[in-house]
Amino acid sequence: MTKLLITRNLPEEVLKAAKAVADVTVREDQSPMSVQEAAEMLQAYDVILPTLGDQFSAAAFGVAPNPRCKMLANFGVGYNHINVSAAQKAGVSVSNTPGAVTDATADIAMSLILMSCRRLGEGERMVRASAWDGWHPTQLLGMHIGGKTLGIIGMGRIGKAIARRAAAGFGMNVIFYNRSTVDAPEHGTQMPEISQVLGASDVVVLAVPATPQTHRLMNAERFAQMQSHAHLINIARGDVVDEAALVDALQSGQIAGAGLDVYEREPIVSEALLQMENVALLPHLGTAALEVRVDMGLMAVRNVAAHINGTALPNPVLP
Ligand SMILES: NC(=O)C1=CN([C@@H]2O[C@H](COP(=O)(O)OP(=O)(O)OC[C@H]3O[C@@H](n4cnc5c(N)ncnc54)[C@H](O)[C@@H]3O)[C@@H](O)[C@H]2O)C=CC1
Ligand SMILES: O=C(O)C(=O)CO
Repeated sequence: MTKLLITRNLPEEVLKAAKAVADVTVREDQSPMSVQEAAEMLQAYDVILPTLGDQFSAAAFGVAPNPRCKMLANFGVGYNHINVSAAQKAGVSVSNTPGAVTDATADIAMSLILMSCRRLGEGERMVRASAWDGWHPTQLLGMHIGGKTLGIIGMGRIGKAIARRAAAGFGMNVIFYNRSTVDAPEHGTQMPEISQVLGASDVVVLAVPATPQTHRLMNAERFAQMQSHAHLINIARGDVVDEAALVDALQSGQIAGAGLDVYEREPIVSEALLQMENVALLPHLGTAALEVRVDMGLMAVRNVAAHINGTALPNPVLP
């Protein structure tokens, strides 16, 4: 029977489905796999079901150039922790879980928009500190999002789901920047330059994948293009933002606030961000709902089953 390693514990329903198709080992450690461990596991298992942070880098495939493992069925849509070209060269196919994550992640983007613009974290901290002296008309005044301009960087599945919520649900005007032309978008107007989106938006949301092209896409120069009352929201990946430049932009008042679900060095969050009242910080909660994690897991298992049966992968990732 195919030996399958699942690198982090998953909901029971997913483990049951996996055990129906393979001989399953669940790794007990909750931390991401190092390059060394990834290389060792590539030699020990036929299929691996990894997740974010597991270091299937070029170096891991360098240590294991002709691995026993022939498939990585990633749990998650983002696969920036896997070097897909190196995997392909080593004869390892890769799949991911697009779609299963979309709505939940867009919901967290909207939550962060509201948390940042309406100062929800500050308010909650005030109540918990027993520092609230009662309602008054000028207390904790934030920015109303209705009628404001939302700029989305990366108009893919999640970007479109955010646009739908923001436009249809909250009455925001949506503009966006995307690498390729988006034909007939349901909501929003595509701008040819990212600077046009940054300059015109009251709120900017990052929804691009982490790639060499998007690495530190938000740098000091780009923060300088944003309006001083604007907020930056990142639900993509931490390395899409130069975190030091973000701290500078917040401290100097170049932008008004930020809402972050992802960080450059997860789970480490910079001390400067932790100290700032105008930053909403979530621990990578984008898909953290039981139904969503079950859908993601079952999708990954369907890819494993297809690999075992020798049929086309439903969700292949290509270099
Ligand atoms: N916070 C969380 O828990 C989650 C984060 N994510 C992140 O969100 C990312 C996006 O997911 P999806 O929307 O499903 O992906 P997608 O592939 O549907 O959308 C990405 C969009 O970004 C565009 N894009 C790519 N490179 C670009 C560039 N250099 N400049 C401008 N646009 C560019 C693509 O054309 C595409 O339209 C994932 O790769 C993942 O890293 C995904 C799920 C949960
Ligand atoms: O699917 C992804 O890429 C994630 O970040 C999981 O939350």
